[in-house]
Amino acid sequence: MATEPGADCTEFAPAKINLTLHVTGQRADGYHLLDSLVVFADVGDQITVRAADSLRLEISGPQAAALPPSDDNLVLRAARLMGVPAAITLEKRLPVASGIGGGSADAAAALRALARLSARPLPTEAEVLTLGADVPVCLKGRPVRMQGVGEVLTPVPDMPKAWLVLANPGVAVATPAVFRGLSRKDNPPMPAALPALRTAEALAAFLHGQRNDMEAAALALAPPIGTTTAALGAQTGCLLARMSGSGATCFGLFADAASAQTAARALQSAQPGWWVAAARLLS
Ligand SMILES: C[C@](O)(CO)[C@H](O)COP(=O)(O)OP(=O)(O)OC[C@H]1O[C@@H](n2ccc(N)nc2=O)[C@H](O)[C@@H]1O
Ligand SMILES: Nc1ncnc2c1ncn2[C@@H]1O[C@H](COP(=O)(O)OP(=O)(O)OP(=O)(O)O)[C@@H](O)[C@H]1O
Repeated sequence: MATEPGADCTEFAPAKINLTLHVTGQRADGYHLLDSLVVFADVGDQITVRAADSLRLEISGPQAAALPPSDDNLVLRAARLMGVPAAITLEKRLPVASGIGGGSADAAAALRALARLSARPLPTEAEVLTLGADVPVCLKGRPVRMQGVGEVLTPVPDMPKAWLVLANPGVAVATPAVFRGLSRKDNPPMPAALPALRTAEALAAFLHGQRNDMEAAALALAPPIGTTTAALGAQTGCLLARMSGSGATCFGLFADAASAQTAARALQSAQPGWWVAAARLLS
């Protein structure tokens, strides 16, 4: 049943983190084949939709200035795919073009909210993929092994309790430029079967043997990424520091909330210009 007339539907758009990102090949159309362990954090944007005669988008929140409302905003593209006119509010908290899927997470949250508002089904997987390679995984919103160009999704149900510190040094990185800068596109995938990852320490041990194959190319375009991973890795309790997606946001993995929060505070006071957030990994 559709939501009552006049009622708002709100959906959280969690940050997407690529704990690993292996680039294993390239298709004839130029898109890259990936093998990535993707998780979500309890920090993110928020989408609110309300029935209206025409489609409109208002953007507020601490990162709104970086995203002027334009017709090709992924939220509007998602709404056009659903075919539901609505007044949409995007509370933008995640830095834009930063490797944590903000736009993709917003698109997925908009699809969920508009499906609830209108009681219409979600678009097909193939249609969702037209919004962006990261939108299908963001629609899942739970730990997933992502393969293909982003459309082959296998749930990873046994993720441990863990916390993340996300840090962005304030440089926007364009995903296509990083793909273009890759020195190799035929890197090995993750093991066919992932090991049991019952604790944050076991997860870190596994991750240490894996990679983000986009990190070197992103670092060449945005050298502050190196400062960011080094600063995260130097924090007490940080089990692993790595870049997410095509950058420039990096994450530190922590076994408990207190160490993650202490690390985030220390990092933010050392680097007041950075965007820093402590977050729980959503399992
Ligand atoms: C790097 C990742 O963030 C990892 O999760 C994603 O693969 C990127 O996902 P996304 O930002 O939703 O990507 P899209 O908006 O579909 O594509 C942006 C650009 O990235 C390149 N691209 C993207 C995904 C992919 N598997 N191979 C690619 O080569 C393409 O040049 C494309 O023009
Ligand atoms: N709602 C949105 N939020 C953020 N960016 C958007 C949005 N809609 C469109 N964009 C555009 O998409 C581009 C990528 O932004 P986004 O924040 O999704 O990047 P990202 O975090 O690097 O994504 P990914 O990790 O999926 O590669 C930006 O250049 C921005 O102009």
